[in-house]
Amino acid sequence: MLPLLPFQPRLGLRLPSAAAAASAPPFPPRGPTGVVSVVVVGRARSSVRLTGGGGGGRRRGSALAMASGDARVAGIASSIRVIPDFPKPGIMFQDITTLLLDPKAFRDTIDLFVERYKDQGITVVAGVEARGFIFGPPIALAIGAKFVPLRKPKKLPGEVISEEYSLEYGTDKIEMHVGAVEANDRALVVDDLIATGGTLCAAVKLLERVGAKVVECACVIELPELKVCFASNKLIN
Ligand SMILES: O=P(O)(O)OC[C@H]1O[C@H](OP(=O)(O)OP(=O)(O)O)[C@H](O)[C@@H]1O
Ligand SMILES: Nc1ncnc2[nH]cnc12
Repeated sequence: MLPLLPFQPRLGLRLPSAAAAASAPPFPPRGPTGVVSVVVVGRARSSVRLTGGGGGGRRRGSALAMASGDARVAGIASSIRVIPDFPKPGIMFQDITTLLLDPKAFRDTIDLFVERYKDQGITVVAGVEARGFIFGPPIALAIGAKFVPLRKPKKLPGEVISEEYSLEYGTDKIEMHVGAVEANDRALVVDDLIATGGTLCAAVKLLERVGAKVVECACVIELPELKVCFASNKLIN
């Protein structure tokens, strides 16, 4: 096991209080029409806002905490290492490779998502490169959905559609194969972490451009110091 740094608790997964567990959002989530909910393991911040929907008005929602009262969350949280100043000074990097070294934590993470999504009629799990490729495929297999990789530019050999987005530490683009997702698909977007939300916005846009219904975005970690908003799937800060 890689050594864990001494300044835990970590930023990403925050452990639930009994009060937080009691006030956890209902399942399944009911967001305003047009809003794509983001679910994170553990406790989500109230300051995370999802806005959008039809009618032109801005409607507020919240990021949803999944399994905030579940005993497995503590083990998952403690398996994630934080590396300061990576890849740039000032970034507290949430390193999920240590979670992967812990088979129980890894299995518990997958199980929590599978328990949430197994009866949601999801036909495609779209994983965001690179770390969505770790969590997405086992979820897809377990719920009987196809897996579609959303890749960094110039990696996919077939015809693609692409979306640009901003990151906490730069800009990037993701691409998806034309034909991999169809208009009648019900999609789940999977990634390890939501920071600014730019990556998830781009993923949702790609899927909606081909007519898929995005049921939800699922992440393991939410960075508490960054605010996230979707307005008709457009990031606003
Ligand atoms: O919410 P956001 O601000 O968009 O940031 C979150 C994204 O950043 C990280 O990926 P990164 O772009 O570092 O790519 P990598 O997984 O290939 O290293 C992370 O895995 C998410 O995909
Ligand atoms: N702080 C962070 N740790 C890991 N991945 C990230 N992606 C964006 N910000 C990140």
